[in-house]
Amino acid sequence: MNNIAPVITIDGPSGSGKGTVAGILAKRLGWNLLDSGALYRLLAFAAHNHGVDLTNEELLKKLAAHLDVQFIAATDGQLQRIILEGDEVSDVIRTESVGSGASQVAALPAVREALLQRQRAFQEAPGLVADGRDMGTVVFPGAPLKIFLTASAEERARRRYLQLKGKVEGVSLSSLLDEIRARDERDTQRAVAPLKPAADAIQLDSTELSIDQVLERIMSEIAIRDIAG
Ligand SMILES: Nc1ncnc2c1ncn2[C@@H]1O[C@H](COP(=O)(O)OP(=O)(O)OP(=O)(O)O)[C@@H](O)[C@H]1O
Ligand SMILES: Nc1ccn([C@H]2C[C@H](O)[C@@H](COP(=O)(O)O)O2)c(=O)n1
Repeated sequence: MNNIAPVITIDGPSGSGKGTVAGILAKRLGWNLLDSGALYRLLAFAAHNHGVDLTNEELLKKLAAHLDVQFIAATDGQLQRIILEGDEVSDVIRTESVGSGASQVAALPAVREALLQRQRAFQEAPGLVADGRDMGTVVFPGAPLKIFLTASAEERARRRYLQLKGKVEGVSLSSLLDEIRARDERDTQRAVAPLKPAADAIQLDSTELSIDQVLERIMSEIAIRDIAG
């Protein structure tokens, strides 16, 4: 691990666009990418497969410590691939039910502790773009650029609806809005590493901004700080 490698953290609530923006930014800069939410999703998914209850902190801690996972970096023609215990799970971990399970296991202190070093190990040269809920507050508190990306719950539900419509049967805007609100409540109210902006984070409301406009704002912050060579 190279602790000198700079980190850009992008935190925010579900559907604010963190993953999209982090992926494009990492590719543009030629940096590594950490999708920390995927780790919590993988744990919830593995727990389900192994019959581990999502409230069993002791067993979840062990499962988290031994999670057999590989992230295969995106290439020009292919998105990032995630392999869990030998099987590709890139798509199946993206459902709202796995997201809800991820949000439950993420509230357990022993689970967060067990996943901490695994996340920090992504900090390698030439740099890292890390997206999640506590990247700027807990995992990489020394990051030279921290973004807290938000959007109204209605706009986030609308984006998710457009994303899932035609792919997932029976998806409705009102149930997505309810799920987003429930996840926001759990992620912001938990006792350990709750979703909140770091004191030195730049807050960006993307409700009225396109993906390109968000990227433009972040690129200008990178240029001001001269952190990407
Ligand atoms: N500024 C934007 N304007 C319009 N659509 C956007 C914008 N940002 C993201 N989107 C779209 O919104 C959807 C959700 O984005 P994304 O998955 O990046 O959110 P997220 O914050 O990573 O969510 P989660 O935390 O649940 O993984 C995607 O379909 C994405 O293309
Ligand atoms: N750094 C993180 C990342 C994610 N979580 C939890 C909370 C989320 O609801 C859930 C799924 O994340 P997503 O893939 O939707 O970004 O995982 C967290 O607590 N800390």
